[in-house]
Amino acid sequence: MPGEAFTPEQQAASAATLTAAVAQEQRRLDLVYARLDELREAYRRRLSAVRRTGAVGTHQNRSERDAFAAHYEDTLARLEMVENRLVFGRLDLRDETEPRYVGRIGMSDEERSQLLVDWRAPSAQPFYQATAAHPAGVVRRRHLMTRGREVVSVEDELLDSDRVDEVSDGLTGEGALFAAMSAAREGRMTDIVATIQAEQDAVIRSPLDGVLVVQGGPGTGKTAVALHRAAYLLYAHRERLERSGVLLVGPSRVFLRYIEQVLPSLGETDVVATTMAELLPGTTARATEPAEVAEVKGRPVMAQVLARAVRGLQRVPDAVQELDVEGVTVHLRPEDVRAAMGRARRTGLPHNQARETFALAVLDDLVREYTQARGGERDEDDRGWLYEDVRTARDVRRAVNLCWMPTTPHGLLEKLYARPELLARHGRGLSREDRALLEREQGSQWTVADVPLLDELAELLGPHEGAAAARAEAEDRRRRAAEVEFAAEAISAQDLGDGLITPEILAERFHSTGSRLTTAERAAEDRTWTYGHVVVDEAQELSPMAWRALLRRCPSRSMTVVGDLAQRSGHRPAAQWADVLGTAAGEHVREAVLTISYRTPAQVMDAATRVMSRLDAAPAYPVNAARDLPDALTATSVADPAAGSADVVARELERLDTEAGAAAGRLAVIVPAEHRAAVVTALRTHPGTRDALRTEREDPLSARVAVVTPVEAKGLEYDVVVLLFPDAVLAGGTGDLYVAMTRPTRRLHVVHAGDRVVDELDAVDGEG
Ligand SMILES: Nc1ncnc2c1ncn2[C@@H]1O[C@H](COP(=O)(O)OP(=O)(O)OP(=O)(O)O)[C@@H](O)[C@H]1O
Repeated sequence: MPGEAFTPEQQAASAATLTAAVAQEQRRLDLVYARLDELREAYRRRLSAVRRTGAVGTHQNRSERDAFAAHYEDTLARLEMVENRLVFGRLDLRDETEPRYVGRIGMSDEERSQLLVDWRAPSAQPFYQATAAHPAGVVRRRHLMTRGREVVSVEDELLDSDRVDEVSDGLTGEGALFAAMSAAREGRMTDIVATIQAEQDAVIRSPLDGVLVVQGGPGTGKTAVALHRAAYLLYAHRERLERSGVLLVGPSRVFLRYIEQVLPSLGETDVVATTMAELLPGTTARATEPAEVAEVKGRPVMAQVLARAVRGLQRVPDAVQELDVEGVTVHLRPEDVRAAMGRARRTGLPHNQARETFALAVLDDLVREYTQARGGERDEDDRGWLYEDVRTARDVRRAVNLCWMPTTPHGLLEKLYARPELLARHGRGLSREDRALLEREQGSQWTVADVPLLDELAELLGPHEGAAAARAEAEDRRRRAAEVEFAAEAISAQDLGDGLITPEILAERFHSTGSRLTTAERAAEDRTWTYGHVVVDEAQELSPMAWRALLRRCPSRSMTVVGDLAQRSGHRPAAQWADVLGTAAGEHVREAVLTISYRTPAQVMDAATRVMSRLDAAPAYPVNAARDLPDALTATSVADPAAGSADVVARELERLDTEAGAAAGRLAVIVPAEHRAAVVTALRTHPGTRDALRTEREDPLSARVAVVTPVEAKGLEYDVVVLLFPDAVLAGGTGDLYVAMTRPTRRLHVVHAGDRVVDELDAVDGEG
């Protein structure tokens, strides 16, 4: 251990010391909460004062007022959200007389002396990083355990250099950490701010730039670390990130709901959370498809196929075409079309936008011929009329469209899938079998793997309205620059220099008056928005095409990418991250590894690792479990696991009642999709399980018992997991089995009918 934690015996012996320490910390807590209440009250007053000014004054006055109201509302919301475990740490430092308190946010009293240091501030770092070997000036680190506004206990570590020999580096704040790890799960992730471990802290505070890949086995805190890192980066680079926004990409909507409370509890609400299925505003990808189809769609070669398909919309006619304009025949010549095409392509604009250049060039030629036929032009007005005659002629419009067809990403991709001859024409690099896999009827629902392809096409095609939209955008940019200038004046006029708001942020607020949109909301609605930072969870699942779509949203390549190669779904083994990252790979990538699982008990973790090794899929990055729990792994053999699972689940629920308290904790039945319905029926009819299952349909996170597939279980965790049909799970790939086995915090119970995987488990036999 890095410091000296009180053992239970020592604690009993020094009960008086502990009581005194608790009382002392309670006084500090009272002070901090009193200040919190004061600040809340002050912001409430400011807010109502601003609101009282009513809808009077000029437009600018009103939008200014709304902007201040928005700022006060946000600050107030932040102050409301930090109520729980506001203070959790104290550092006594060799060179400072006053102790330093660490908490969720920074706070000063009225005289501006510091009451609480934000956990993200550099001066809080020793709380997470100091060890006996490297104490960083810390004499004592204290963890405060609180309930509501009450100090329940304290836990001290003495980082005294004289005792370095007695201790080794390892976990910090063990009491608090073990309490957090052993707590019954409530179906929602909580923050770990009070117990972040040193290897996690190093990742959280790693610099903003470049792609940081965080490899970590199951339960090593990758998701937790990714979220705390987002909060840290927003704190350390607020200026840059508040305007550009942070994008968080998770594996599913359920997962995003599972983690949704973490960032607000850290005082951050402006992160855009999405899934690959929802990445493209206005498109919802709901359909599922076989893994081999998704695999083809994800290949890098698809980028070339799509580029060729777009180019295929630009066609030179084989022969001269005769077009009728008001009874006059004009001629569209292949060489003129070719020249106009060259000019349009040289603009470098996307297809739909470059069409304007193409059309103008073609029209020029046609108008010239038409003018001659009509005996020349008399004046400027006349020229205008002649031009309009040509431009609006039906024949001309149709011919221009046939040469350079404007289209939408959805329209083009649908056509490619539905018309085999089109795919064959553009599909170099895809085999006949690959192309057959892509075939499907027009009007089918979109799948997740379609999204990056639609996004790629959106990039190649550009908006359908053409140059008008681009012009409006440029105009918008100019207006915003003027607003920033005005906001800077407003800030100095109102003495708002508390560092929480910048002219840019205020200007954004002015701008969005009426429907007040935050950066996050606007970013989420805009496909072309580029984020200041992108966080990707379960990153091992993304295809090369998906990486292209994400990089487009983050050209600065400032990304945090967390995942586990061993948990990769399907039959796509990847030995290293460079194989997974696609276009995101490169020199700017740096890798960090997390090595300790805070979720899965040792016995289960070891069994999962053993099974993987015997299947020739040994995890490249081994994991040590932080906890060793007795009886964490059981296997029960039954004739029909679907029907037999209900008895096992009922028994496990009873046991959980005694361990965690009546109806506390969560249990998941993890089952391959093909057996799901049978299992749900069995659980619905069993008296010991049906109540716990009741809410499962509406909300798998809130139900005490959830029935999920291995893929749905990804990223989630439960107190107890009942795993059914392990051999069938394995058929989906070793990654799925590894994921399924490593979800529990307390116990894994495998129910099977003599499955081979069980031979490798070394599990205690349950009564069948
Ligand atoms: N330092 C910590 N203190 C307390 N709890 C922690 C700590 N680190 C991680 N945990 C807990 O461990 C569990 C697993 O964390 P998390 O889900 O982030 O892991 P993961 O690496 O993303 O797992 P997986 O890859 O299996 O989905 C969570 O309950 C999390 O709160």
